[in-house]
Amino acid sequence: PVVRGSPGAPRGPHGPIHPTHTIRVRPLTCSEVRRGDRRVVHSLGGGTVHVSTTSVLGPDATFGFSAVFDAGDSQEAVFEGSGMRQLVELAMDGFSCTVFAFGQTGSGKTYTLMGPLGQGETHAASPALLGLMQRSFACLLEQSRSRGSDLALSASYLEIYNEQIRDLLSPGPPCTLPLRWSKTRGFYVENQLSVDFESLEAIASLLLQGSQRRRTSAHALNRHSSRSHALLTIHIRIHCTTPAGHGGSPPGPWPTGYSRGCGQGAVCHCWDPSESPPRAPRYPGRRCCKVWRKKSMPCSWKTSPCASSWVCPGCP
Ligand SMILES: Nc1ncnc2c1ncn2[C@@H]1O[C@H](COP(=O)(O)OP(=O)(O)OP(=O)(O)O)[C@@H](O)[C@H]1O
Repeated sequence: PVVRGSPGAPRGPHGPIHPTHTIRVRPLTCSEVRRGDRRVVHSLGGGTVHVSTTSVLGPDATFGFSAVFDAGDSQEAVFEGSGMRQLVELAMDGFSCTVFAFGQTGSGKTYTLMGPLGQGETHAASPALLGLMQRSFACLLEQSRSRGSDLALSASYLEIYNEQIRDLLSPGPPCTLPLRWSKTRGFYVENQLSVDFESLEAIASLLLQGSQRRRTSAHALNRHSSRSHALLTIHIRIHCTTPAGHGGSPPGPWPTGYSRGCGQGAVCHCWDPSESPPRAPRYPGRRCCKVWRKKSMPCSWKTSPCASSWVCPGCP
C-alpha cells in the first residue's frame, strides 16, 4: 500500500517530502519458464498491481503504490519514474536521502540497484542495464556540474551479515566493525572507511570493488543470491566561497565544517563539524548562512546575539 507522509514530514523546497513506495515486477527467469511457472502479479496501470492467487492462498488482491514497473520496463524507466532524480536533487540541497530495496530472495533487488554487476559480473555492464546506483552517481555529478557547486564527495560501503558489520571498502582480510551510539552522532559504525571520489569512473570502481567482496551464494531461487544487507552511503559536502566585495564570514572563530560565508546569490550549506558523517544541513539552500547553536560551539558564538541567525551583509 502507498504510505503517506506524516504531518511532521520534513519539508523540501516544494513542500513536505513523503516517502514513495514503488514496486517492480520482474520477468520470469529462464528456469522459471522451463519449469512452467506463470506470472501472478500484473500491473493494472495507475499505480496498482493485481495479484492472482490460487484458492488455497485466499482471494486475489490489488495493491496501490506510488509507481508500478512491469516486467518489460527498462532500468532507465525505473530510474526516471521512481523519483530517483528528485532524490539526488534533494541530496544536493542538503537532505539525507535513502533508497531501500525490499523483497524476497530472487525478486530483483540487486538487479534493480546495480544491474548485472550484482550478479557477479566483473566487467562493466551495457549502459542500458546499469542500475539505480550507477544512474544516481551520474546524475549527482551532472547536477554538481550544472549547479557549478564545489562538491567534496566520499563513499562508504558496508554489509551486515549474521549481525556483524563488515567494511566492503577497506583492503585486507574482512574484519568486523563495532556499532556505536553517541549523543552527538546517534548510531554510527566505528572505524568505517570513507573514500573520496571525484569522477564517475572512481565511484563505479568503488562499487565494483565493494560488491565483489559481498557474501553471495547459490540457492534454488537465485544463482547469485546476496547473503547480506548492504549499505552504500555517499557523503556530499558543498562548499561556498565569498566572492570579493560580497558577503563575508561572520566573526570567528569559525569551526571547520561550517561554510565560511556566502556571497550575493550564493547558496550556503552549514553543517555541524561534530557529526561525522554530517547529517543534513539544517538550513540548506538559503541565500544566507544560518548556524544553530550548540554547546560545542565556541563561546563567542553562544554569546553573540546573531549566533543563531546570521545574515550576510550582501544578501537580501
Ligand atoms: N528486471 C529484470 N529483468 C531481467 N532479469 C531480472 C530482473 N530482475 C531480476 N532479474 C534476474 O532475476 C534473478 C534474481 O535477481 P536478483 O539477484 O537481483 O534478486 P535479489 O532480490 O537481489 O535476490 P537476493 O535477495 O537473493 O540477493 C537474477 O538472475 C536477475 O538477473
